[in-house]
This record gives sequence, C-alpha cells and structure tokens, in this order.
Amino acid sequence: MRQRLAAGNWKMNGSLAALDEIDALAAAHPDPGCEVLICPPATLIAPAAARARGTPVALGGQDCHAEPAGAHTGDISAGMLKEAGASHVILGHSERRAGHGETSELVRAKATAAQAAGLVAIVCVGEQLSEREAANTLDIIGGQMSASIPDGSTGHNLVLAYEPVWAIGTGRTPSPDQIGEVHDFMRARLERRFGAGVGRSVRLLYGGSVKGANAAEIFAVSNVDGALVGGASLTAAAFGPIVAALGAAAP
Ligand SMILES: O=C[C@H](O)COP(=O)(O)O
Repeated sequence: MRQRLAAGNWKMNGSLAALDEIDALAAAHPDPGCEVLICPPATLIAPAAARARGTPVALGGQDCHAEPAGAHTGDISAGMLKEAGASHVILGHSERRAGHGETSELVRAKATAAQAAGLVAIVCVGEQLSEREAANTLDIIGGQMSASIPDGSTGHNLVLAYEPVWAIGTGRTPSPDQIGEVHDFMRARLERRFGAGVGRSVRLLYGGSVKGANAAEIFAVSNVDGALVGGASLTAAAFGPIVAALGAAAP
C-alpha cells in the first residue's frame, strides 16, 4: 500500500524564527498516519532537520543542480541537500519551469541526479489554464511525464505531483472529477512505462490551493496519495488540518 504524503513547499518564505512552526506541527501531530515533509528554503534545511530529529517531520529541498559539484555559482547539488538533512527534493515546479526556463529534459537530469544521491525526487507536472481550456490537459501532462521522469524511477525514489498552474496560489482548484481524471491518467501511464509493480507504487500528489477546508474532498479522489501544499504549509495552524485530513483518509 502506498504511504500517503503531506508535503509543504515553503517557496521563498521563512526564517529561523519560522522553524517554530515545524516544532508546533510535530507536537500537534506526533503520530500523523502519513508522511509529513517540509521543503523550506535551502538555508533552513540543516537547522530544521536538527529540530525535527525524532519527530515525524522530514525535510526536503526545492531544487537542485543536475551535476554533483562544479563551477555553478548560486546552485546547490543533490548531495549537498542530502548532507544538510533532506530526504526529498521538489523538481520541475512550474515556478522553476516559468521563472528559470527549466525544460522537462533539465528536470529529468536533475531528478536523475537527485535519485543517484539518495533523494526522493518529487517531479511536478501541470497544465496552463489555456491548455486546459483547449482540452489539451492530458497531452501536456503525458508529454511532461515522458520527458521529466528518469528511467530508473521506482516507488522509492519518485513522487509525482500534479499541479495545474492556474490553481497555484489562486484559491481555484479543479473539481474532484478533473483531479481524478488526471491522476488516473498518470497512474495508467506510469504502469505502462514501468510495469504494474512500479507504476502502482509511485505516490501521486495533488497541488494547487489545497487547504484544510478542501483537503478531505481532494484526498477522497482516486489515485490521490497526498498533497503538495504551498501557502497553507507555512504555519502549523494551516498545515495541521491538512495533515490530519490525510492521516484520516481511507486507504
Ligand atoms: O508547491 C506548491 C504549489 O505551488 C501549491 O501552492 P499553493 O498551495 O500556495 O497553491
């Protein structure tokens, strides 16, 4: 059975003082019934990991370079994230694809590097609103999956996150049927590429305006194994109800 995952992406938010939120989250959910992951800015991973030791909260990065080391000013390698205490790294987030020109081929190279370093790659895919309106959603998702996901992926080193770009930070979410259509499509595609065993073991997260109020409805959708949460992951008060809803969701 797939272990459910509640992942928080702090994006470029947070400070040392904000790590109190991780303490509060861990204290309020000592036995969450799902995996709990916080991906803070890279500078906060090591102090956050030190504080989260012995709690159910794991730490992740938000990006990494495809190379293990070298002349890449400003970049960070997967091995560095791992050494800082990360177990996961988000790759191919739409904000990186749009703001940093990341192609699916680059995302695949980064994910390969992350997996080689022993990290779980959380690979993000998602359509623009115009692509959904043109009924191209599944073509876009399928193309991004083919090009972004490394061949050596398994349920242990890959998580796939469906994040419709138009739902991120907007308060808009797809309907449960729309989420289910994409997640069922992603599952079938993974099974076709990797075989039923691996294909069924990869966790599929939904991301985009998830909050306490809509979490249970989203977690009831077929093939939704958790969430990748932005704004509502910044405080224990907002993220706690999402963790609780996932922990309580029927397997
Ligand atoms: O990585 C998280 C997503 O971009 C979702 O962000 P959001 O929950 O603020 O909409």
